[in-house]
Parts: sequence; C-alpha cells; structure tokens
Amino acid sequence: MEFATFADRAAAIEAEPADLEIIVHVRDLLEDAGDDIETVSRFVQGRVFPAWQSTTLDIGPSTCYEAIARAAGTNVSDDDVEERLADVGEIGEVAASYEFGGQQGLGAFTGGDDGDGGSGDDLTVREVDETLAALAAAEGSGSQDRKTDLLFGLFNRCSSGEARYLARLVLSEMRIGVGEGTVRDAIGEAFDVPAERVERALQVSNDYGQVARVAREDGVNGLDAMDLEVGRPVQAMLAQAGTVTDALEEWETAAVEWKYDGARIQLHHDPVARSEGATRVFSRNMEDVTGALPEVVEFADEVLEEPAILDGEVVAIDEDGDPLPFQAVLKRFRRKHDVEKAREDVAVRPVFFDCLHADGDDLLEEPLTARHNRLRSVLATGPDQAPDAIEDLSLLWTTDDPDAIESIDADALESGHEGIMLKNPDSTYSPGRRGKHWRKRKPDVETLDCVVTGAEWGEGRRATFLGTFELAVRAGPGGDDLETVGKVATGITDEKLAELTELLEPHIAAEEGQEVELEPEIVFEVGYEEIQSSPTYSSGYALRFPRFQGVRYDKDPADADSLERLESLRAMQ
Ligand SMILES: Nc1ncnc2c1ncn2[C@@H]1O[C@H](COP(=O)(O)OP(=O)(O)OP(=O)(O)O)[C@@H](O)[C@H]1O
Repeated sequence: MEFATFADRAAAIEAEPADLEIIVHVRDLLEDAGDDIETVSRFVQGRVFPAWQSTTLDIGPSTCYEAIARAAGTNVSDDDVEERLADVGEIGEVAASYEFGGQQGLGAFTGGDDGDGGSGDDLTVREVDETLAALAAAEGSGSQDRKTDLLFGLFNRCSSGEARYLARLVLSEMRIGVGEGTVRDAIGEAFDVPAERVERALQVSNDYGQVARVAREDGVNGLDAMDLEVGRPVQAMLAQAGTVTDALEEWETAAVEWKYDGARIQLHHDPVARSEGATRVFSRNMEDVTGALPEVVEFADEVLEEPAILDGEVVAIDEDGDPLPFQAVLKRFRRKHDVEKAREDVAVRPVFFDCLHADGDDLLEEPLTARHNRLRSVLATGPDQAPDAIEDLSLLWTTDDPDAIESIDADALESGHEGIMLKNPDSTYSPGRRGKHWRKRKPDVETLDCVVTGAEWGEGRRATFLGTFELAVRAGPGGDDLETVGKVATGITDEKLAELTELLEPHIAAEEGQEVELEPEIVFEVGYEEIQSSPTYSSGYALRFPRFQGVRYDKDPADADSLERLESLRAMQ
C-alpha cells in the first residue's frame, strides 16, 4: 500500500465523528491493505511496533523537528518548526504546512515533483515500516545522526498529507480516534470473525497485526489456535477500588491476598527452549526489565523447572527480608547501569500471585483458584510443601467471613505490606482489564482522630516495639470519658514502630503479659471502611478495617473525635 493511500484514509477517519463509521473506514483499510496488513493495523492505531515488543524509536521530539526542518529546505530551521508548533499546537499540522522534497543529503531520495510536494517516487507503507525499524535499531556512537538522517529521508519524500501522519506516528501522537476496540471490531467485520474470538487472540498475542493477518488467512480456527508464547508479554490484569462489603455481597466468598507494595512484573521462563536467556522479566507496560532484576532471574533458574508465565510483584527488602516502602524498588526497577552496585544498596525479591501458563497449558480461561493451585505447584520445590513454606508465593485465603478478612488485613499491615487485594475466586484472567474481579481496598474517605488507650508488645524481632493499638473516642457528659472503638495494627516499618514506641512508652500505666494500658495522651488519625455496632468494644461500635494514618501531634485527647461524631458518621454510611 502506498503511504499516501494510508494517509488519505487516516485523514478520512480523523474527519469522521461517528464511532461506527470509523469502524467501517478501518475495516475497508484492512481489506485493502494486502501484504501490509500487519503494519497498517498498527499504524492506524499510531503504533510503530507490536505492543509486546520492547522496541522503541528512541528519538526525542527535537530529532523529528530537525528532520522536518532539513526536509523543508535551507530556509527552515529547527526553531521555525518549534515556533510553528507553538502556534498551531500539533506536530501533524506543522509537518503538513511545509513543502518537502528535493533536499539532498544522506538518506534523501530525489525524483520529479508529483505536484503535491514530495519528490515523486512514491513512499510505501512498507518503506516507512522498514525505515522506522532501521531507525530503532541504530545504536552506538553516531546513532542519533543516523536516526535524523533516516527520518529526514522519509520526510523528504512526503507530500503534505503524508507528512502529517508520519510526524504523528513518529511522535506517538496519531490521535485519529482509532482505539484498540475499533481495530478489534474492524478485524471482525473485515474477515467475518466474531469480535470475542478476535479479542481472545489479541489477549494471547498482544499483536494486532498478527491477529488481523491470521483472521484474514485462517479465520476463526486460526484465531482459536493462537496461544500464549513464553517470552512474549501479556497485558496485566488490573484492579479497581472496592470494599470488602461489596466484594462479599457480589461473590459470597472472596479470595484474599496481601497487597505487596512494589512494582508489577511478569516473568517468562522457558528452561528447555533457551538455555541462555531462558528468563525474561517485563514491567506492567511490557517493557523488558530483565537486566535490572538479577534476583528474579536467579530465582527462576533455581526454582522453575517447566516453561511458565507468572504474574507478580517485585518488592524491595531490608537485611531481614522485610519489605521496604515502594520508593526503594524504584531505585532498582528499569536500571540499566551499575545494577550490581544498586543491588548492594537495595535488594529485591519477587512474589507471585498468578500463573498464566505452565508447561504447555494456557491458563487464562481457568478460574483464579485453579490458577493459584497451579502457581503453587510451579513454585514448590518439594512434594507436599505447605503453601506458607513456599518462598515467593503470595498466599491466598478463600473466605466468606468479614472478620477473617479483617485479620488478614491486619496481618498484612503488621508485616509491612500495603493491605489486601480482594479477588473473585471464579474469575478468569482478563489481560489489560481493570475489571471488577480484582479489587484493591478503597482509600478511606473519612478519618477519625482517636485516643490511644492501650497497646500490645510485638513478638519475635518486634518484641521491643509496641503495636496493635487500642483506640477510643470521647464520650459522656462534657466528653470526659473514653469508650473504645477498635484496635489498629500500624502496618508500618520498624523505624516507624520504634518512633511510636518511644512516643508511647512514657505513658504506660499498667502491663500484663503483652498487654499494655496507656494513659490517654496521644491521638492517632485512623481511617476505616465502615462503622458497625459491636459488643466487643465499650462504645458499642467497632471500626471495620481500621488503618493508621498518622499521629496527630497537634491534638490533645480533649480534641479527639466524640462518640456523637462516630454515630453521625455511621448514620451517613
Ligand atoms: N496479591 C496481589 N494481587 C494483585 N496485584 C497485587 C498484589 N499485590 C500487589 N499488587 C499490585 O497492586 C496493583 C494493583 O493495585 P493498584 O491499582 O493500587 O496499582 P497501581 O499501579 O498503583 O494503580 P493503578 O493500577 O490504579 O494504576 C497491581 O498492579 C500489582 O502491581
């Protein structure tokens, strides 16, 4: 297909306001794309490379401006391009405003004028694709010059209509109203295959071009035969915010896991097919981050014996193996240089919560609990190993009991994690979806300022720290009494626990075993999911899923919240 044809079609799509009509345009484009169907399926979405490829053009806007300026003639400078851009606000419009062609130099192609700018030898979609691939591959010294030369060579052969879409494509600013759903539906219509089968094929392959070609050449059977490929990343399933109450109402039982505060990773391991580079690790955006995370590669080499695709989180840890806050993992993630040195400063470990593929079986369609069982056997290093003895496995509890969930949440926070994830135990894995089957606990909207009236000494390594703090609100005439409303596990680092211990220890009034009674001096700000009536605490209410937000150093117990406020907040629930 000539690039001019593609540009004309893109212009028609851009001018079309109706979504359904856009699908018709894209359908026609795919039908007419011939051998270029893979490239056209990507270009129309503004993608140069398939989504699963980590390849990028690696050029900044200035390279593009320079290429445009050079192709526009000696009178035009990079600054002119930038000035026009500041005026019109969109690079396609700027590129289309110049007349290109006939500029000499490395990468330039010359020919007669075709009457619409450009040099007359028609640029094809394939040439654009091949040139951009060469541009992406350029590396080492002089590579930026080579990239500019290649891009200049393309612009120099563009008519103004072509230049508009070339510039946008190169700068990832296509924006003609064609999203992933549009291409999915257009593939379905063009080749008479059901959209949901196209969708499944897209989920496993992450490659619109390949799916379009297979749909055209082999129809539904071809699409259904497409499988996950170890080494080719899949889009991550995402979570919505939600509450425990909603989750239990909808699913009756919920699968509950700790929510780890790190960075999402997808691990691909194929010990058989590739002994070298058997492991690849991808970020949530499907970027290849293998080089930055040697611990994950070492883990895979040691533990995994079968080909697998695992979904998980990489967490930064301290010397004792306890989790560090999210910021610490950022020092490691995506690092390209001095990885060993960075590793000495901050260690990381993977935790896996899902299994998409194991030993030749694609598991996307399996229910969560089955996938988790498979994950467990993939990660187990011996027969009948208890789940909590399996390192790197995120434990999963299935329950319909809100109290059990509350104690999992408290344990998660106590162990320094972010909280919990709630998942529908029967749900399949939907790549790229922010569906309602995975819920992260909603941030608390309201908070209460509570007086700390008690605490418990920790256990083991935390035996010298106070934790699990008892909370109370003001009550009675004049607000001089205190009535308890719950206990909060702080879910914070050892450092923070040490600070709180130092703050509260002087106020210990009595001790019995691990239990500590405190003089009412300190006020905590606490979030919660719900207030419910409860015989457990003296106020007659309990905070559901209380969360420590911070110490109110600016408040005395007399300024803490009252039972009255608690009751009015409850009435508003
Ligand atoms: N057990 C777990 N199961 C699923 N995801 C988990 C788990 N533990 C930690 N996570 C992480 O939590 C993320 C979902 O939470 P959240 O939505 O807050 O992530 P985010 O990337 O900060 O925000 P968003 O997804 O809303 O952009 C997952 O993408 C994953 O990285």
